Amino acid sequence: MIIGIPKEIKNQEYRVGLTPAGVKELTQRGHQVMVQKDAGSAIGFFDLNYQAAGAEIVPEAETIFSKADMVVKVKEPQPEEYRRLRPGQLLFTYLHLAPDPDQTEGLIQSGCTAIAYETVTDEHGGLPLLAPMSEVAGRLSVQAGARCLEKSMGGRGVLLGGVPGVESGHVTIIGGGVVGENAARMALGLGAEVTLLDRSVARLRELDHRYQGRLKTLYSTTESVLQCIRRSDLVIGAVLVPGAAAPKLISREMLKQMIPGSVLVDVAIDQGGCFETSRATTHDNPVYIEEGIVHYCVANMPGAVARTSTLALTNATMPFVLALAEKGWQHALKDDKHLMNGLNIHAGQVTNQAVAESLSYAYTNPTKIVG
Ligand SMILES: NC(=O)C1=CN([C@@H]2O[C@H](COP(=O)(O)OP(=O)(O)OC[C@H]3O[C@@H](n4cnc5c(N)ncnc54)[C@H](O)[C@@H]3O)[C@@H](O)[C@H]2O)C=CC1
Ligand SMILES: CC(=O)C(=O)O
Ligand SMILES: [Mg+2]
Repeated sequence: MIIGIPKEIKNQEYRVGLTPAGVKELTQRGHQVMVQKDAGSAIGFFDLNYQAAGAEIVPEAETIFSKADMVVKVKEPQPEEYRRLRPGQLLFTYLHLAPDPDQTEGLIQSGCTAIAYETVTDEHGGLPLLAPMSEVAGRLSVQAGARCLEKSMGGRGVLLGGVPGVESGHVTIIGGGVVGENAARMALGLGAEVTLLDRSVARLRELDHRYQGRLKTLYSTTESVLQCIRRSDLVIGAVLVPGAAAPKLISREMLKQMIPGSVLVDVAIDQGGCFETSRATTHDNPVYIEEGIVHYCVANMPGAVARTSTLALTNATMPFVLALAEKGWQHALKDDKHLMNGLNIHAGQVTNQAVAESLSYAYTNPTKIVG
């Protein structure tokens, strides 16, 4: 199989779909790998490292999209990328289609087969290809939020850890999955007062046990969210309903009751955001202010620490890349129902139920395609 790795083109996105070590795994098995020039050089994976692993370096993305049987990326394809995809070609990357009708229509029109990292599942009910980036984004969310609380960023000038004789900052985390727990670890480590809300009592029980009373847990309702955000310096949005657009948990009216200069970090922005006033921002211009509240809504947060993120992401994706290359996508999906859950689009059909429902497309069950 010919596997193509284009250079990412989203704003400030320095991650890359495969490391040189990953390329070697493929070339050793007889596959051909094409890597776009400088795809990984910003994070120390140089063209000569890819060449030493057996890859061919090509100057133009166009060549990769026209020749590769499988394109492996990190971020969802941008318009100039999805216009280049074609029937019979496999795309393996993050897609986040539910809040993105243009990209969804672009992929449908392309006729390609698209497997989304974020909807691949595992036997424990987790999302193994989202988890590593959620770990990164959860940890970063506290760093980003702490910075936004500084006066120069529009924040109210609060140090999350406080100092002796001065109260610590209050942090509220909505959603206690991978992002939420990693955010909680960092915020507790800084010495903040941390409250975490979730709708799953089982999950709250697990976190309560793990953090031995250091983390306050609350069942998430509109009322409990409101009580918490009224006294918070930093609120982190970390909810997920897999595949679907994020539920809006803080309305503009609720926002008006927050302390001016406090901060919202909406990590769930890649699924449309969980605050009514959220809109996606970039690493170049990450912050804006609405109703006196600083909003940080970067949709590709892990891109900020692209070397760590690439290593973590490819550790998780590599077994699936190998299965797809070795067996072909149809057999690989037939053999692994969790990988089958990743199939979002095939030959113009929407094969993920939550995406189809969110965007009002007919849903085709992937088992009908794979058999
Ligand atoms: N902006 C970025 O760069 C990144 C964003 N993300 C996003 O972060 C979000 C969270 O991801 P994970 O933590 O991996 O998901 P997860 O599935 O591990 O956790 C989500 C949690 O949200 C809870 N939840 C769902 N509805 C809720 C509600 N109404 N109130 C309170 N809790 C609710 C669930 O019970 C679950 O515990 C996703 O949208 C993901 O795509 C992840 C990585 C990077
Ligand atoms: C999960 C995701 O969207 C990211 O890592 O950029
Ligand atoms: Mg998008």
